[in-house]
Amino acid sequence: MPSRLSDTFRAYPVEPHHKQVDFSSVKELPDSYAWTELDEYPSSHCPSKETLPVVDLNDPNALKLIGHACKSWGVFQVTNHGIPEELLHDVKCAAKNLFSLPVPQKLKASRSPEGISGYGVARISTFFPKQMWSEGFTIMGSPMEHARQLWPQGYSLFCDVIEQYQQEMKQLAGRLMWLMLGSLGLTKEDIKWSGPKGEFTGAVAALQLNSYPACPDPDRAMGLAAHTDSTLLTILYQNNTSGLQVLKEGSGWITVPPLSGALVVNVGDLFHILSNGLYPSVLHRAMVNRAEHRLSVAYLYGPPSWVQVSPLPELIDSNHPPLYKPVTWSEYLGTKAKHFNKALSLVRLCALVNGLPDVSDGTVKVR
Ligand SMILES: C=C1C[C@]23C[C@@]1(O)CC[C@H]2[C@@]12CCC[C@@](C)(C(=O)O1)[C@H]2[C@@H]3C(=O)O
Ligand SMILES: O=C(O)CCC(=O)C(=O)O
Ligand SMILES: [Fe+2]
Repeated sequence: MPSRLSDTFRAYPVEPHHKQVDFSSVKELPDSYAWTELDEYPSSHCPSKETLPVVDLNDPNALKLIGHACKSWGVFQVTNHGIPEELLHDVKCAAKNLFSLPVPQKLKASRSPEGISGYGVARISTFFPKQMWSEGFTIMGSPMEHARQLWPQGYSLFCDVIEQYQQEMKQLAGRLMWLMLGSLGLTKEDIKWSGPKGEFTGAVAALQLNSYPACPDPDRAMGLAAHTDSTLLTILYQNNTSGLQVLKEGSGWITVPPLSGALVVNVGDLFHILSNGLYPSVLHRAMVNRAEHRLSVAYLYGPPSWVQVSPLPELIDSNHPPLYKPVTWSEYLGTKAKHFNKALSLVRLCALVNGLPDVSDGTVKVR
């Protein structure tokens, strides 16, 4: 098994089986973008019944509220998170500038089939028979190489904003990690790889800029198909535009209401493993709309490449056996690249439930 993320992507190349379209010139939804059976789980039209938790990070009860949100939703929004409004505005403008470039220019910075960074369709698109109404730009590490291809003369503004955003997000992600771990009763001593100051210095992250152009037939199109993130956690800026939906058991798809200045935090698959299944990784998707172009920026946060993520020993006892095998982020991404939504069940150990083997494969059907 490859040990670094770059080796994983080389081992599982993604060859998109279609040409990038110029969305602005499409007046009618092409059949290749028309999704059927979008309503396998109904969308909830009653926002008052199920409201996604919003946690003010200055609230003295934040830890408890986060614990509750992670357990019952696997996702929550945060306010008072400390990311300057101006930086959110700048990153939005940087993404807007990028996606407004002509298609041939964007293609100069294409993600190679074996690569992590660059312009292209979502990695998961190969698992679906229909195409998604979106384009993306992934950045791992420095954005310089690809930014130079996009703007040979003026790449430094883009790079400065992205680098500043990566720095701020890294700090916020570390803070959220401690809140989420703290809500499980865990402390700095329990997470060896968090480093001497508990700053998670070796953590690895990818930044994903997503663009969802206005769509002539939004009810039949899909922006980003249902998935869970392979991360510990993901911090999403959805720029005040609705489109993100999360699946809530018993309630169907729930739209995450855009809250000015708030950020969405998803529990990822690796945190689900760490918590021994206590915190579910949230199944989510992005819908598109007829009138507005939507942009989102996801910060996908994971452990250093050498770390084997496994259920934390503090959460294990004779009544709570470990549910997952140890796995590195790189190995997990490889499993996800091959098996997509079955990845979690493939690293799951067969547990004894009430003395009987648990035969459920734990997967959720996604389209
Ligand atoms: C580290 C990563 C997680 C991710 C694949 C990636 O290499 C960088 C892009 C990430 C992303 C963003 C959009 C949704 C997603 C499922 C995808 O196709 O690419 C996630 C991947 C993931 O979390 O598995
Ligand atoms: O655009 C969104 O709201 C969702 C994006 C997302 O899920 C991702 O980038 O992983
Ligand atoms: Fe996601």
